[in-house]
Amino acid sequence: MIDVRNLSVSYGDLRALDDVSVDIADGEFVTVVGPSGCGKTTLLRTIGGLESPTTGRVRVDGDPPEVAQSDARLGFVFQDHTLLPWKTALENVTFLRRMAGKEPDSEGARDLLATTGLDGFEDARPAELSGGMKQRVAIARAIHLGADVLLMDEPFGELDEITRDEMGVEILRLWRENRKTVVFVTHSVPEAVFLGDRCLVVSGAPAVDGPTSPASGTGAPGRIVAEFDIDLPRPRDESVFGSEAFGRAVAEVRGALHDDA
Ligand SMILES: Nc1ncnc2c1ncn2[C@@H]1O[C@H](COP(=O)(O)OP(=O)(O)OP(=O)(O)O)[C@@H](O)[C@H]1O
Repeated sequence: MIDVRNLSVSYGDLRALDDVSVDIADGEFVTVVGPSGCGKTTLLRTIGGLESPTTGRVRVDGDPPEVAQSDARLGFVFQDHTLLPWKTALENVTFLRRMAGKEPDSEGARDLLATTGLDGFEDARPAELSGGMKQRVAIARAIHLGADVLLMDEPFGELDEITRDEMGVEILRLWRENRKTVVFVTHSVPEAVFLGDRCLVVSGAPAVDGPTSPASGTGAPGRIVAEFDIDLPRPRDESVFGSEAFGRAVAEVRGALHDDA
C-alpha cells in the first residue's frame, strides 16, 4: 500500500505541492489528472523517491520510497521511455532486472515482449521502433523488473490518438494479468477515466513562498481537489468510450477541474 500523508514539496521558494494525503491500495489503478504545472509529476516522483518531501511523508508498504526503490519494488514508465539506444529491445527489458541483482529470466522477457505485441522485434534497437513500440518495451521492462508498483508519467503523451487508445487497452490487460499497483499521471480526462479505479484531480499553480506569501504567491500550490471512484465495469476496452456511463464520468471529472480553475 502507498501512504501519502500531509505531503508538501518545494523547489527552493516554489511550493509545488501542498498538504496532499492519499492512500493507494495494493493492486489499485489510480489515475492523476490535472493541468500543466499543477504538481502531478512532483507527486509521482516523490512517491517514487526521486524527490524528497519538504514536509509530510510517503510510505510504500511501510517503507520510505528510497528503500522500496532500492529493492526494485517500484517501476517507472515516463513519457520519454528512457531506453538505452545501443541495446536491443530484449536487452533493454532484461538490463534493469540484472542491475537490480535479480535472477536473469530471458524467457520471461521474451514472453513479455510477445504479449506486448513485439514478437519478432527482440533484436531491434530503439531507433528502429515506433513511439508506441518503445513505450511497450518500457512497460515490459518495468513489469519484468518485478516491481509491485508501476509509476507512469504521461507514458502515452507523445503517441497519436489511435495508438494511445490501443496502449490504454494494452496496459489494462497487463495490469489484469500482473496485478500491479499503478499510479498513472495524465493530462487527458478520458484516459484517466478509462484506465482508473479511482481518479484524483489535482489543481493549482505553484506558489512562491516568501515574506509576503503565500497570499502573494503566483497561485495556489498543487493539491488534490477531488477524487472519483470510476465504477465502469471491467474488463474495459474501446467500446467503453461510447457508453453513457463513460461520458458521465468524464463530465464529472472535467467539472471538478473547471470548478477549480
Ligand atoms: N526540479 C525542479 N526544480 C524547480 N522547479 C520544479 C522542478 N520540477 C518541477 N518544478 C516546478 O514545480 C511545478 C510543478 O511541476 P510538475 O512537473 O510537478 O507539474 P505537472 O503537473 O506534472 O506538469 P506537466 O503536466 O506540465 O508535466 C512547476 O511550476 C514546475 O516548474
